[in-house]
Amino acid sequence: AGPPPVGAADWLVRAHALRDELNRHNHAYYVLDEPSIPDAEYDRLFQELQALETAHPELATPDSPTQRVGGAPLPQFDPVRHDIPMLSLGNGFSDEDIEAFDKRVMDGLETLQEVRYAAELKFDGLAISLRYVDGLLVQAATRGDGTTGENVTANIRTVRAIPLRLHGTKIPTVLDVRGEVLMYKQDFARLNQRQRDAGQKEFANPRNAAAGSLRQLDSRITAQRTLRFFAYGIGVLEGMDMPASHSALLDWYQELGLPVCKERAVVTGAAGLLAFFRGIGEKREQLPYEIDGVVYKVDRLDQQKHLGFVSRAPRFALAHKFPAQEALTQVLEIEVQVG
Ligand SMILES: CC(C)(C)c1nc(N2CCN(c3ncccn3)CC2)c2cc(C(N)=O)c(N)nc2n1
Repeated sequence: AGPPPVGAADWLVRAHALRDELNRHNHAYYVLDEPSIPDAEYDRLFQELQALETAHPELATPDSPTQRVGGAPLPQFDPVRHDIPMLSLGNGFSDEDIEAFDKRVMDGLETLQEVRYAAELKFDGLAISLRYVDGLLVQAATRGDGTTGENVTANIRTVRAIPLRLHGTKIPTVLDVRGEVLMYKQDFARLNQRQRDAGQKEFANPRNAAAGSLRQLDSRITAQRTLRFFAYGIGVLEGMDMPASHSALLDWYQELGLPVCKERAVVTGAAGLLAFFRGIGEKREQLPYEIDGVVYKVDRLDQQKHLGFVSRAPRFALAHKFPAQEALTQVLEIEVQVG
């Protein structure tokens, strides 16, 4: 969004400046976790912009922070076909599973050299795809069955961590960002407290709370749930070359203003994978969100392509799951569902 036209009315200039400043503070708070102004000051600027947009409705551009409060409820969610399917992930549990994965990858690449992997967290949320056209968020869809999902654009606009417009100079014409929408443990506890106070049903876990909040037809309710987002994959990319590796893709995503989790590393061989897994296992309880494992991806994109997919799961990626902790609650949940 370039500067307003020369000689534009001063309320146009003011609205433009407010929009950029509020989006910058929003990015600092929800993407960088470094609040840049006190909430009261943010609210004052927000209200000034809302007043300007009420007086001049054409100012309410799609990337205005005022679009994040949600709008009238939708009758239903429309289906959205993913131009590039959102795949599934194979699972590994034991060290042997991980060693077998690394061996399969080396055999598939016909190499004796250690393979470089991008290792990252496996967030326990729900997968979505964000479509940005010329840097503007135009559509968001759930993963669904991998080929067809639900259009949740109105709800996703209320997620402060998801930029309504991409930053910087290297903006593609079309970009599908794949990532996970999740709820932090603290926000989950606060939500259930509000549910209890309002005599409403509590959510079983942060994943259900995130899914329930995203499946709300009334986006004003979604706007009151603090959802987060971490980018981890890509679908369609037009107007630019694909980065050469997964780690370079995530670096580029950070430049665009997309939230990328800092708990990631590039490691080599099965030993590197297992060391990453153990390191994360030690800090898992302290993380502000729930994870159910880590995800390993062959880092180089040419090697990913060479390996391809088995049915719908990529040969180049594997989820390494932690042993199930709450076996008891899982049994209870099943009984409740059956009963
Ligand atoms: C791009 C690939 C396919 C390699 C990929 N696919 C993922 N998933 C597929 C299966 N998914 C799924 N979801 C519901 C039902 C079946 N499969 C859920 C997303 C990933 C999920 C996470 C995460 N959770 O944090 C992640 N860091 N990286 C992923 N990377």
